[in-house]
Amino acid sequence: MKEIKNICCIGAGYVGGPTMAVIALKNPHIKVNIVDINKERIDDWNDEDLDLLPIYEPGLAEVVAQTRNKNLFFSTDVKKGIQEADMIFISVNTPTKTYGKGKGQAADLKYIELCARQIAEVATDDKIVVEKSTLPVRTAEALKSILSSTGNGVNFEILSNPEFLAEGTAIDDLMNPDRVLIGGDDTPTGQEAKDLLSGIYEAWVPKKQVLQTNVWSSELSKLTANAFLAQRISSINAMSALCEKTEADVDEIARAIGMDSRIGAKFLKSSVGFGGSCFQKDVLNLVYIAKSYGLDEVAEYWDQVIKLNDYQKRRFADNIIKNSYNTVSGKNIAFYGWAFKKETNDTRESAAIYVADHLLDEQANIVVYDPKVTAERIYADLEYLNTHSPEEIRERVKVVNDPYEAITGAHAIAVLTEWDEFINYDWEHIYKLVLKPASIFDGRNILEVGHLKKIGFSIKNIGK
Ligand SMILES: NC(=O)c1ccc[n+]([C@@H]2O[C@H](COP(=O)([O-])OP(=O)(O)OC[C@H]3O[C@@H](n4cnc5c(N)ncnc54)[C@H](O)[C@@H]3O)[C@@H](O)[C@H]2O)c1
Ligand SMILES: O=c1ccn([C@@H]2O[C@H](COP(=O)(O)OP(=O)(O)O[C@H]3O[C@H](CO)[C@@H](O)[C@H](O)[C@H]3O)[C@@H](O)[C@H]2O)c(=O)[nH]1
Repeated sequence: MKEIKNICCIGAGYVGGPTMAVIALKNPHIKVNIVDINKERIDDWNDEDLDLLPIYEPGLAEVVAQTRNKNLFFSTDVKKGIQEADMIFISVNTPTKTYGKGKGQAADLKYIELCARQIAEVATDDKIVVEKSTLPVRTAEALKSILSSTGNGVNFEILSNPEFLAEGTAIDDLMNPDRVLIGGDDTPTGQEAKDLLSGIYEAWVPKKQVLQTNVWSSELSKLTANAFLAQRISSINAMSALCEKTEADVDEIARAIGMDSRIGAKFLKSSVGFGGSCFQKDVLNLVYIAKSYGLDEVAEYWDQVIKLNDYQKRRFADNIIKNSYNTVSGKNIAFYGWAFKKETNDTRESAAIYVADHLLDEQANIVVYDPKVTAERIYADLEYLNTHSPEEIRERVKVVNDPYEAITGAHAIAVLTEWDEFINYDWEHIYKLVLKPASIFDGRNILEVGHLKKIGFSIKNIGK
């Protein structure tokens, strides 16, 4: 069996960066080149100041410090990266299509196709091409067709190796994965490619956790995993609405059902709604795929997961309005948190964006504090929706770097992200700075209700 000495990863994003950094750390004999067309991102990855890496992930800077410019390199030279590599990971973005057929549902595969074309154009010797991006089932077929049409005698073996890391815990998830999934052909060369990739992971992952399947199962397992995870959140969020009508407590319900080992305790935290770059995109993609095979009932089933999530975000904003004497016009609503979850600076599809948009429709003023998200990012997120003019957004939305400044003169405080620091703020001091009656809307159920009520706050939770 040939040995893998050089890996190229196309795409230096939230997946490519951390994943390759860990592969490089655990395989010091392999040279890992991460390439990207985004020069600014590559410059940031190469920045001497590790605080300026383009992605914030606990533990990431330490891994990069140990590997960068030893056996891990970041570059914009995509061609060279491809040429030198024995194995090429494609880890580019696969967002929801915003145009044409499948708009709003299907995954946009133009970046994947571009990568395949570039590999086909540049490669002069046999390569193993690994799908790391999350892709619709049967994408490997399209990749194969592009790669094998070069006629230059180069053989490409295509593997699917979806990534299951969650942001905020990426390094821990990569170091201790529940499983690594590798899909490929059952031909002798397919098996050899699967074993070579398994070998890279087995440098630190126990062999029994490295699972090999056929390529279609691997591609579809990734969409299935995200659909099941998103469905759990929508299920508990559906119950949260019912709890609010019946005096049942959604956290108590989660604890009660989570102790049933068939259900399990994880991923049952009711919230303002799930965000992130993956759940919505991947469930919508699943809906589109099911529809395209004529499986309308299957498509409708999964579509409800998204509909319920939209309902939950809207319900949270509506609750703020309803409990503010039915109007937030001209009122100051302080947002604690903008990221889609704690321990990340990623805001893609964050519930905060949609809650803010709904409150802007009602002419609220919003003051945002998030420990990791920049003002630039927050304005860009709102402008991307195209529902309010950039001028109106800048007039109505203020972003501050101090949590106490955010709430000074606020009519209400809304917790949108579960950052730990929010719990330990000086809430007695905050009480003095906000307008009365002092209202908190905790979209993450993290604050200590008893303590806050004693201070004088009125607090509205999810599902209580
Ligand atoms: N973010 C996550 O937590 C996560 C987890 C598991 C899987 N995924 C999947 O992994 C894939 C990548 O996600 P991400 O969050 O890392 O995306 P990202 O947007 O952070 O990074 C993708 C990078 O690919 C680069 N790129 C695009 N086309 C290119 C090309 N032709 N040549 C070179 N570079 C190119 C972009 O410039 C960008 O820097 C997606 O399919 C996503 O669904 C993401
Ligand atoms: O009980 C829960 C768990 C999560 N969330 C929310 O759900 C969203 C997604 O959270 P999480 O799954 O932890 O983060 P992601 O980084 O989006 O990771 C998901 O998406 C990735 C991209 O595909 C997959 O690799 C991961 O396995 C999958 O967990 C966030 O807004 C969370 O706040 C809840 O509301 N309640």
